[in-house]
Amino acid sequence: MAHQHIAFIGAGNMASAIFGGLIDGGFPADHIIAACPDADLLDAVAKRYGVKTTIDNAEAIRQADVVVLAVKPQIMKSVCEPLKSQLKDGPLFISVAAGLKVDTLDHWLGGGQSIIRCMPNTPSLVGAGASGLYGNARVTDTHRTTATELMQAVGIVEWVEEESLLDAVTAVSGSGPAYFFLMIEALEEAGVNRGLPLETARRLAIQTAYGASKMASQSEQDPAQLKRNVMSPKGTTEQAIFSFENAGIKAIFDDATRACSDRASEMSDEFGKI
Ligand SMILES: NC(=O)C1=CN([C@@H]2O[C@H](COP(=O)(O)OP(=O)(O)OC[C@H]3O[C@@H](n4cnc5c(N)ncnc54)[C@H](O)[C@@H]3O)[C@@H](O)[C@H]2O)C=CC1
Ligand SMILES: O=C(O)[C@@H]1CCC=N1
Repeated sequence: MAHQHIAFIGAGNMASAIFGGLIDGGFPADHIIAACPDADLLDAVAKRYGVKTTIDNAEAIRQADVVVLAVKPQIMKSVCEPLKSQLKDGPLFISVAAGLKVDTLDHWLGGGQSIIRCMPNTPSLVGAGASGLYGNARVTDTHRTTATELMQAVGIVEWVEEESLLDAVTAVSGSGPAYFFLMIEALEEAGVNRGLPLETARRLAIQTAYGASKMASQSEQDPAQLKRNVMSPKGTTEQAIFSFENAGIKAIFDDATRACSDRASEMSDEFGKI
């Protein structure tokens, strides 16, 4: 994959999380070009990551084998339509935009394009991303391998066989880092309420989230059992878990993820008009 040239259209949070993670993993920075209209942002990413940059999207895709579309869904149409006259050898497109369907993107790009939708997340920046992928009918096994290798360079990859499932992926892992940051924030505030200095509470909360995640990823036991292992009978943890359960923690997650995936599907109607 290191011989491929990758153009990122958009150089914001998600694009820089992916190309930053790729470069940290050894991908050659001079095979990456990032494009956006914000010259200051481009200067900053060129300095920090060593990637090539341009304010001209068409120039960015000229030599690209893979084009990652990483702009906000609301401007995707205005970004894609001017590119269609520039498309010669048909690069592989990978869109990370929430909600926007492959058929819509293909229409905006003039039709007949190989398009993979990817729902990544920002921990890609530290090589701990989680991405869901779905490809249109023109996507070949070689394209699937390229996209898998690209996103595996920054985390784990799960392909889904139905496009609608990407909304569920968005609800679990695309938006998911924010839920865990919220939990860390809440736990550190609770620690302060129990008398700990803020910095101490923050370090303990962050390390506990990291440790629990690492254990869950390495253990043969499922998360429910790992939870039970911490809950000594008549001990301290069960008091906390009972309190969470009485407050309806699972229903809260169910409602929140439903609201998230409903919004992804709404965005498809709102920003995906052909
Ligand atoms: N932030 C996140 O956690 C995740 C975001 N996404 C998706 O990634 C996409 C980008 O989101 P963020 O990176 O968070 O947004 P952002 O606002 O950080 O980045 C957007 C980028 O697009 C650039 N841009 C604006 N107009 C442009 C144009 N005409 N041509 C080229 N570039 C242009 C901006 O200068 C900026 O570099 C969205 O579609 C979002 O749905 C997907 C998964 C997670
Ligand atoms: O909030 C959003 O719309 C984007 C998509 C998934 C994560 N962030």
